[in-house]
Amino acid sequence: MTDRVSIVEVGPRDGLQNEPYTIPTEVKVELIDRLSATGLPVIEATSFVSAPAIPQLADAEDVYSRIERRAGVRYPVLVPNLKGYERARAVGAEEIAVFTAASEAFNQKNINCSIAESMERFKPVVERARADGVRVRGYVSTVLGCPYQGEVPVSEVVRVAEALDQAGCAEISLGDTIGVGTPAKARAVIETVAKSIPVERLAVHFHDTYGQALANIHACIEAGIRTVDSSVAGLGGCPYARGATGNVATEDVVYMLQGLGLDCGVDLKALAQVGDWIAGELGRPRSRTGQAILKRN
Ligand SMILES: CC(C)(COP(=O)([O-])OP(=O)([O-])OC[C@H]1O[C@@H](n2cnc3c(N)ncnc32)[C@H](O)[C@@H]1OP(=O)([O-])[O-])[C@@H](O)C(=O)NCCC(=O)NCCSC(=O)C[C@@](C)(O)CC(=O)[O-]
Repeated sequence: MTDRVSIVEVGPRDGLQNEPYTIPTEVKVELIDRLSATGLPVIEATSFVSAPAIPQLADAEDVYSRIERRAGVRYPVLVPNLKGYERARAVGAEEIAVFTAASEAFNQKNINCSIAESMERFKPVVERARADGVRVRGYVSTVLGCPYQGEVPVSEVVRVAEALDQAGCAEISLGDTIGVGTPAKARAVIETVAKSIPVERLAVHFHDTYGQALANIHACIEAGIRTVDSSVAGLGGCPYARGATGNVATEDVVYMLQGLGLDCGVDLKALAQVGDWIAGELGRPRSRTGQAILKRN
């Protein structure tokens, strides 16, 4: 098992999509450019979804066209359907993510269709992407609980993850959308899904509603996970998951990984400065690690 962990920075997309006031495009572009200078290998830049559904990311074309593409950094974007795929490709996106959930109720609210319908919608998107040489990640939301239906059976998580895998997704990110998971459950889900999809192709995506995200990530790393989603300054919250707080903060994840001797290639001090800046811009709290690093320095 490799000693390297890949962080997928989702701050500019998941972190911003639910902010209540319209963030200027130049702030979004500056956020991505500052993040790419910290050593982060993957930065999810924006979403090509419907503007009434997610008004905050209605400037996706503008953001994507204006970012500085740093060599060695990947900039995936979220795409819900063929229309989103075409919009993303028109501005040069080379990597996409499709998204569905392990809970029917959440999927209906989020993308206005059933899980089965979402799979039908994604099939042509993934086919086109593969033909175009575009890498596709698949997200499964609500793997540890749903804001509408509560418990989500692990068998459903496996079924949806396998469907995304069979459709041709290169990587599957398992999301605790409302941050209700605890370490033993998180690890059990990974171990169960990993029976049919190699753990090297799985990622974890934790929100920190109950303060469990780092512990969950640690448990999943012990189960072999080496790709972790996180958001600078812990930005985030899902528009369709009331009360869910932000994603786990990237600064906290990097600090923990360094303590575990796992390399992620990120300059923590530089990242803390980005976190401090964007938290100030949005009037949001700093991450714990970010504050500590900046005080120490
Ligand atoms: C999926 C749809 C489009 C279905 O929305 P719909 O209303 O069912 O779709 P539709 O095909 O009937 O289209 C309705 C209108 O939207 C337009 N439209 C349709 N598609 C697009 C597009 N791509 N870009 C721009 N416009 C679009 C379409 O052209 C039409 O416009 P009209 O004819 O009425 O003027 C909508 O519900 C949607 O965009 N939802 C986005 C939801 C979202 O982004 N949620 C947050 C991301 S998921 C998440 O955060 C979880 C995750 C990934 O982080 C992991 C975790 O934490 O668990």
